[in-house]
Amino acid sequence: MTQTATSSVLSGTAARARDLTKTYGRGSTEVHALRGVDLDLPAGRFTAIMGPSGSGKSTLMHCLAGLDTPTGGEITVGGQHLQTLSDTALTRFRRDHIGFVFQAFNLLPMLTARQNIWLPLDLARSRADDATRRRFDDVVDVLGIRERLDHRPSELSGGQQQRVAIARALVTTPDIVFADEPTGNLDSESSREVLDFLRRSCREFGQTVVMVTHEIDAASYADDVLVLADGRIRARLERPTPEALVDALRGGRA
Ligand SMILES: Nc1ncnc2c1ncn2[C@@H]1O[C@H](COP(=O)(O)OP(=O)(O)OP(=O)(O)O)[C@@H](O)[C@H]1O
Repeated sequence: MTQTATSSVLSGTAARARDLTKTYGRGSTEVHALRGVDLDLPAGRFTAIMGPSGSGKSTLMHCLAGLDTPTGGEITVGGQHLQTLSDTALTRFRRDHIGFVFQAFNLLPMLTARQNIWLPLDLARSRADDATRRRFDDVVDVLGIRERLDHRPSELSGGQQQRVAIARALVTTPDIVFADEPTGNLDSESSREVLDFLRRSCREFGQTVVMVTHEIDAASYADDVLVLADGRIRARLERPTPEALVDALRGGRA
């Protein structure tokens, strides 16, 4: 399998946040969703973000992905400071450097699996050069969807649809892939498959993946787990046991 050496892999850090704050509303309706988050997401690793409802997981992911603007602090993705980009430049940056996998798959129903996977390349008007075709083939083979490429999403199982969505996120060799509850709509067997593919995409492509999840089983596939509480990082755990995760989620570890 081809090991893709992106600039981010060489530099060691795919995304970085410094003193990140996000406040919604004003005065009596003010909500401090993020209260000074510092983090470095190492390139080529699978990181899970966990924490109670309302702890700031989605806000953190949306800020890191350039989908939401922080109130304060700094975010760097693939060496680029996001705050220095205009709206148009940020849109282009997201398209070229960031991949997304959502709970609801978000595939276009009229397009085949193949067309859905090619879509970001078509949007970027990338030439279908040899490297791109090789990447497409590698991603399709790792995800085991070659037999399903000419089917539309409605003709695929939930797990297969999510594998197509992951292939679409990986095909542009993004600096980082953000997955928001990617197994939320899947049965347990499809969930295991999807999590295994996310993990393999880190190992086999040197891809960086960040996943928000509520599920301890899902987080156990990750290399690193960040636990958020009340807008702050409460714990960072490397390949935690389920018991250590439960403990950290209960607030047992600082
Ligand atoms: N657009 C918004 N306007 C006002 N408050 C918001 C907005 N988005 C999020 N919040 C608040 O910010 C805090 C953090 O929300 P966030 O969605 O990031 O948490 P979460 O950990 O992802 O929660 P969940 O697990 O329930 O999805 C919550 O108190 C939430 O109510």
